[in-house]
Amino acid sequence: METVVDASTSEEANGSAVEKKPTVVFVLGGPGSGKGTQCAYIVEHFGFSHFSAGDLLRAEMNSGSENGLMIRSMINEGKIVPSQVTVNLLQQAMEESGNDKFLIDGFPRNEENRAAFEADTGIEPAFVLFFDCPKEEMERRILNRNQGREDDNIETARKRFKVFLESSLPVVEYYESIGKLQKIDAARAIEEVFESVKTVFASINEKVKPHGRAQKKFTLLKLQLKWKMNLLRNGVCKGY
Ligand SMILES: Nc1ncnc2c1ncn2[C@@H]1O[C@H](COP(=O)(O)OP(=O)(O)O)[C@@H](O)[C@H]1O
Ligand SMILES: Nc1ccn([C@H]2C[C@H](O)[C@@H](COP(=O)(O)OP(=O)(O)O)O2)c(=O)n1
Ligand SMILES: [Mg+2]
Repeated sequence: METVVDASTSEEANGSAVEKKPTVVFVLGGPGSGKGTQCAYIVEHFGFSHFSAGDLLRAEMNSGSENGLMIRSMINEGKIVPSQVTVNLLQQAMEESGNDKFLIDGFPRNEENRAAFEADTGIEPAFVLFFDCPKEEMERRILNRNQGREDDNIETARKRFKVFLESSLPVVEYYESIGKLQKIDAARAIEEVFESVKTVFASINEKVKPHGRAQKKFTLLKLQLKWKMNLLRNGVCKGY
């Protein structure tokens, strides 16, 4: 199985490992763009734990908790639930998972979501996948989804699109502006979309691979050799 290695691993001078933050990838895209579908494939291939903010909110809504009614009415209006509720659910799920690589799907959906997650967890995403899909295609997919979701009707779907444009796209643009966005054309067949997703994960894996101890030693040896060659060339090598 391929794995994505966390860039935040660091080692102190004496070689002992220090704090290692989990690797988080946010998965964004309009309603029906295929986030959940692609996440299932990513989990299979890259060993991440997948948490859909929408799924966690629906479970909370059906659990009889005190927030249940509020969550239901917000979801049915296509609105975004207050961040504290969603961030708490995500944090709890991450802690209970025992994993350190997370795909967080459908989050952050607005700037408040983004800032609350960062403030509460101290985690910034390694990168952000964005599934780009035309509105008409998303609408078709939502209306054919058949998962019994109360919000998968044309009236709520249109409200969700509006919220996506007004509140979620600015977050997508923010990640683009800081060079963390990986945009995927989601208007293709599922397998084709996943081919692009795989390429992103494979190239990121290379880029973020940390220098392990063996690699560090090799780099040091290469540097020493280069230094000695330079000294030899300049005729001042003392041979030590
Ligand atoms: N590339 C695709 N082409 C056609 N249908 C798709 C594609 N990706 C997902 N679907 C279907 O569209 C619906 C919405 O997909 P889903 O993954 O639930 O999207 P999201 O989580 O972004 O709302 C589902 O019924 C899914 O099977
Ligand atoms: N970060 C989030 C994610 C979802 N929600 C609410 C509002 C969304 O319309 C619903 C459904 O989200 P979900 O991600 O499951 O929907 P899609 O998979 O994009 O169709 O949940 C939220 O309030 N905050
Ligand atoms: Mg989904």
